Amino acid sequence: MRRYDNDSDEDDIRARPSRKGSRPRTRTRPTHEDAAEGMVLTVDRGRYTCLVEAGTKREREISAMKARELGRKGVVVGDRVGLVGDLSGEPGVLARIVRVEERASVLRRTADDDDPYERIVVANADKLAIVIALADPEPRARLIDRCLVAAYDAGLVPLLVLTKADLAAPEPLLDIYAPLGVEHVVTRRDDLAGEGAERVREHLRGLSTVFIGHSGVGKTTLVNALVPEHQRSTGHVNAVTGRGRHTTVSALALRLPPAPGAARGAEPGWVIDTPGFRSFGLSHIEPARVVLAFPDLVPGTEGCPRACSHDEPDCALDAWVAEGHADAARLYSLRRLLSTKDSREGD
Ligand SMILES: Nc1nc2c(ncn2[C@@H]2O[C@H](COP(=O)(O)OP(=O)(O)OP(=O)(O)O)[C@@H](O)[C@H]2O)c(=O)[nH]1
Ligand SMILES: [Zn+2]
Repeated sequence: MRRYDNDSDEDDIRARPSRKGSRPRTRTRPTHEDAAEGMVLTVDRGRYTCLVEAGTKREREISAMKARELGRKGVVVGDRVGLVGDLSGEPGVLARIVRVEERASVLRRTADDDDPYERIVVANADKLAIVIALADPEPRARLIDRCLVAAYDAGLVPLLVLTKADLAAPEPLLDIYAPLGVEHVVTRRDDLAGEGAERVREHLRGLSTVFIGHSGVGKTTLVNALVPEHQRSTGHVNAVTGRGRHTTVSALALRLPPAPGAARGAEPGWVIDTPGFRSFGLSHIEPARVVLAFPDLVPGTEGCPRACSHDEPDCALDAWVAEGHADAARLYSLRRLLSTKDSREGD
């Protein structure tokens, strides 16, 4: 399985952060105040495709490289960047990225649980769409749990997209996730050509959503239905790289078509496809961040020992639940999620 391939530069890799260092860092620079704003749509071997003047008549994609002054700082899909140089987007022309704006969120993955390195995969996403087939391949709850933990840790809202509803019913799976209150949508291929796609888009409007899913779950079928071909990148960037878009293994941001009846200029939302990126190593996950997705349990952690794993004898959450402040099923779900950190992928 191709789990290590990723188009990130070396400098997207950094050592596991200390507790303090794990929050998004400010990357604003005072220089280049005249730089144009752009958003990184995809990365291909050091060439960044950026959208500039978004939402205007002059909106266009341009190709850029990282300015030397950025040093080893990583630039990833979803980053808001400052661009200087030739911004025409003409074939053969390269602009320069001189600045990376502070990130509202970062989705990281480690290559594996015991790999000390992590990479930022996507910046500034709002949501994580976890694409799961109801059958063929069979859904695996541990895998879903891993993705949920990664979403909660990154501060992204998880969305379960359950595909292939023509093959199996969603209820048994949904029952497992009911205590978590996870947003979900059920799809089937035949329906995606019609109203099905719009039902999924309703969960994505105005947001930036990262799609992940294992091979064969129907992610490509889904993304193609959500983003019609004419919404996709045009070919001029490839004139610079000399390579087709399909060779890219970096994440790729695709804009949704406008919502029916939407106001002009309203942001329709972004689908961020992640080829070759199937699951998460969880070595960088912090229980304290995951608990934030359980606001009903957060006050109960006040009596916890420092750096509580929330799954140890001194954890104050048992008493909190026993006193009736929260539902035991919620604590059970939290602990199930946190325990995926210690399990191997695919359990
Ligand atoms: N029965 C059924 N089959 C589906 C559905 N959606 C997709 N498929 C089929 O499942 C297979 C895998 O779909 P893809 O869209 O290629 O899946 P993927 O997740 O992109 O897989 P990779 O291309 O390996 O990454 C294809 O044969 C699809 O036609 C569905 O709703 N029902
Ligand atoms: Zn605790």
